[in-house]
Formats: sequence, C-alpha cells, structure tokens
Amino acid sequence: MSSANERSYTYEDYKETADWLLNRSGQKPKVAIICGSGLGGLADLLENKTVIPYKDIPRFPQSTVHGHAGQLVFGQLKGKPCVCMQGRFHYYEGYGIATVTYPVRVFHLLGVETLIVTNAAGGLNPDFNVGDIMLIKDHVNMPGFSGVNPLRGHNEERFGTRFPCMSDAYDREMIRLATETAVEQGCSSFLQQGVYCNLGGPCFETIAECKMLQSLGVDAVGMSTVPEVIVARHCGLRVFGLSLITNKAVVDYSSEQRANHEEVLETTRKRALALQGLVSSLLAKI
Ligand SMILES: O=P(O)(O)O[C@H]1O[C@H](CO)[C@@H](O)[C@H]1O
Ligand code: HPA
Repeated sequence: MSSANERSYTYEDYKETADWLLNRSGQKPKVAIICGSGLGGLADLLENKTVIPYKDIPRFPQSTVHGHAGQLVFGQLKGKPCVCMQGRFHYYEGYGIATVTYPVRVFHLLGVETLIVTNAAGGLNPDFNVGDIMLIKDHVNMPGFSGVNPLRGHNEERFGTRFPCMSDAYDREMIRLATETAVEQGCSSFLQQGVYCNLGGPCFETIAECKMLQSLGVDAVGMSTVPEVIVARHCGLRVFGLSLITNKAVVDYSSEQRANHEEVLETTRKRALALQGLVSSLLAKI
C-alpha cells in the first residue's frame, strides 16, 4: 500500500514547523480553517493579517490545484485568533497521505483547538441542489477500505491513541450552532446535513460509482477533507465541516451533464459570500 511518495514525519518535524510559524507570525491561533476549492475568500475576512506562502514554510507541500492559492493567513475573525489554509493538499496531487495532512498536526502544536474544514463536493442526495451548503455529520473514508489511512504506521502517542474513535468526528454542538446561525443569516433554505465520502480522484466519478455511493447512504462526494479530519480527531481537535454542493453527481446514462472543475469553481463564486457569512457568524458563537 505504500508508494514512492509516501514519507513519514517525526514529532520533532511538526514541532520545528510550528515553532517556525510561531516565530514568523507571532500569533497563536485557536481556530484553523481549511479552505476548499474556490473557497479561499474566507481568509480575506481576517483582520491584522500575516500571509505566509507555503513555499517559505519548512516542510510544507505546495498547492498545485487551480482555486488553491497556496498560503497560510493568520489573523483575527470575529475577535478569534485564526489561521486559514488558502489551499489544501490532495492525495491525487501525488503527495503521500502523511504529507496531505501535515498542516493539521502543525496547527495542533500551534495551540489550535478547533478545525473547520470546507470543500466543494458533488451532490448525490437527489434532494440537494447546486449551491446548497451541507453540514457534514459523518464521513465514509473510502480509501481507508483499502488501508489508505493517515494514521497508518508508527503511532506517535504524543498526538493520540493508536485506535481513535470516529463515531463522534463532527462536533454535534457546532452543527446545532451552525443550523441556528443559518436561520439568523437567512440561508436555511439552502442548508443541508449529510454524509461526505472522499475518493482518491482526480477523475470525477462514473455513473456506476455514483449509484453505488448513493446506495451506501452518501450525500456528497469529493476528493479531500476526510484524511484531515481523521488526523485532527486523533490529536483531539474539535471538528466542524461544510461541503458546498457545486454540482450534481451524474446518475443517469441519458444525462448530458459532465462534471468539470470549471463548474465547481463557478458555483463557489456564486455562494462564497453566504458560506463566508455562515462561518464567520458561527465563529462569533464559539
Ligand atoms: O475538496 P476540495 O479541495 O474543495 O476540491 C474539490 O474540487 C476538486 C474537483 O473539482 C477536487 O479537488 C475536490 O476534492
Ligand atoms: O462531483 C464531484 N466529485 C468529486 N469531487 C468533487 N468536487 C466537487 N465536485 C465533485
């Protein structure tokens, strides 16, 4: 199951990156936000920003996907010290799974307590519309079925236990608060809850794959997020996740629809402000 790109990191590696960031930013964030495809505008809301390109950060990978700027933004949002990843790493970019999730442990060592993950995803639930925001209540780690798990290998006890529980991965109180906030923000008409499933990508799914995922009870499909959440829960972070439904997964052989990244980015442009409003108002409550 290992690949040539797979590499492991020591506790000291993560610590060195965290210490470097602390020294460079002078900030100790309590909340980390990972911005999904086309959703990097969230970071622009921060006040007193310090922007650090990934290429300057020791051991950080580089963003290679359109819609992922490739920089960390430190600052305050609603008075809360935050760090935003404007650009995440995906397995399909060729990185090993430990590299994809490297920033999460660095955030933990910086003192982050809450991780907010956002992504663009294809809607599988027939009741979902393009532009809906789905609060992630659970996930299916599809690559995990064949052993691709970011916790594979030596377990570093200073981060967490060998066998972490995942039945409480997504914080229920934050889901409740977000639902309440959506009503206040006037966006409850396009708010959903559901199960997110990650696939390896970079291909979009076949029709047969979409039908299979639907039959498994999956509501939205993407190519990210779950490895980050697993690593975050392993080291005790509270996790809240949002999927923006950017396109409807194709489940019908007569359909003329073809999934494509341009459509994904187009939907994020239309819904970015609503999603940003929801996240920042939620932050004010935690
Ligand atoms: O999950 P994020 O990073 O939002 O990106 C999603 O959008 C891309 C496909 O358009 C894939 O990378 C998929 O995972
Ligand atoms: O339909 C999709 N499938 C997988 N990943 C995605 N990211 C956005 N839309 C999709």
